[in-house]
Amino acid sequence: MSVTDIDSRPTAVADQTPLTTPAGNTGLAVRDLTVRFGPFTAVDGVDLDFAPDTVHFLIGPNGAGKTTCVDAITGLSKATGSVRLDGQEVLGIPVRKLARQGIGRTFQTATLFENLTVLQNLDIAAGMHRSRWSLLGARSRIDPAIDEALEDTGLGHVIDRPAGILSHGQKQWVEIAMLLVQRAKVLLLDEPVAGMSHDERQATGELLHRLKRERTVIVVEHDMDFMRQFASEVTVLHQGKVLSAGSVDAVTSDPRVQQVYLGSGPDAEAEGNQTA
Ligand SMILES: Nc1ncnc2c1ncn2[C@@H]1O[C@H](COP(=O)(O)OP(=O)(O)OP(=O)(O)O)[C@@H](O)[C@H]1O
Repeated sequence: MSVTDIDSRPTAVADQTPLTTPAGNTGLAVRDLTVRFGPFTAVDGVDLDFAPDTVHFLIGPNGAGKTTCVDAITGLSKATGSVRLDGQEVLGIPVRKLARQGIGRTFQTATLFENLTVLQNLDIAAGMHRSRWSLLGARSRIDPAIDEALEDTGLGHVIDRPAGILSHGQKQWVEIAMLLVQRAKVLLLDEPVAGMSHDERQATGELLHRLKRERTVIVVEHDMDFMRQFASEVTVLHQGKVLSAGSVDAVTSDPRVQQVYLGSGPDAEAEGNQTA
């Protein structure tokens, strides 16, 4: 599948009832983000605007700097520049504090406690927002935030199952549910549908569109079909820089994007079709 192939595909995302959403989200503004690994500049002066109420896809060939951008925004890679959440600078603040500010992410490989049940995993995520005293106290009922997240992600029927026996798709949904439990305003999802079945991908795309109401949803993805069907905005990274940004149609018809994915230049020869 190439970028041009996906142009002909239908964009059909049924709007559904909005989920409960955190208030006061005006989005994430990234300016001059730069990440260096020794002499190598992996992310080179990147500006990105992630608005609420969008599912924003970050695409690009292998090594373009997508994951490094997300790592920098979420405090896992040292970076310079600026990342503002609702106008407040958050670049460089510790990862745990960042989660409390409302920025949450998932990884390409699920990071669940596989021996614990879904409910226990969500309870641990919810604990991030509880005081030490309340964590020590016995709780007789499920945290309402967990109830909401289970309902949103449709995982209510597997709460007592160990996370390790869930399908790949269900594990990704538990990861997303953990972010919801933490009241994340910005969700950064790294290749959420890799390895999913067709039905799981559809369900995930529809979930992202339900979540986007007043949240900012950012998806790093290689799956162009999925991007075409579910992206509201797209940014293409290439060699650590923004190559193109805009709607799916604008980006997929951009000759520079075509060249990187398909074209005749030396870069394209090396990198073309990697997102197929
Ligand atoms: N810790 C590191 N040390 C040195 N170089 C790194 C490190 N992490 C990433 N890189 C390099 O930075 C560049 C960007 O990598 P990154 O993983 O962000 O790309 P990507 O667009 O996410 O690629 P992919 O789609 O293959 O995951 C690559 O050249 C990679 O080799």
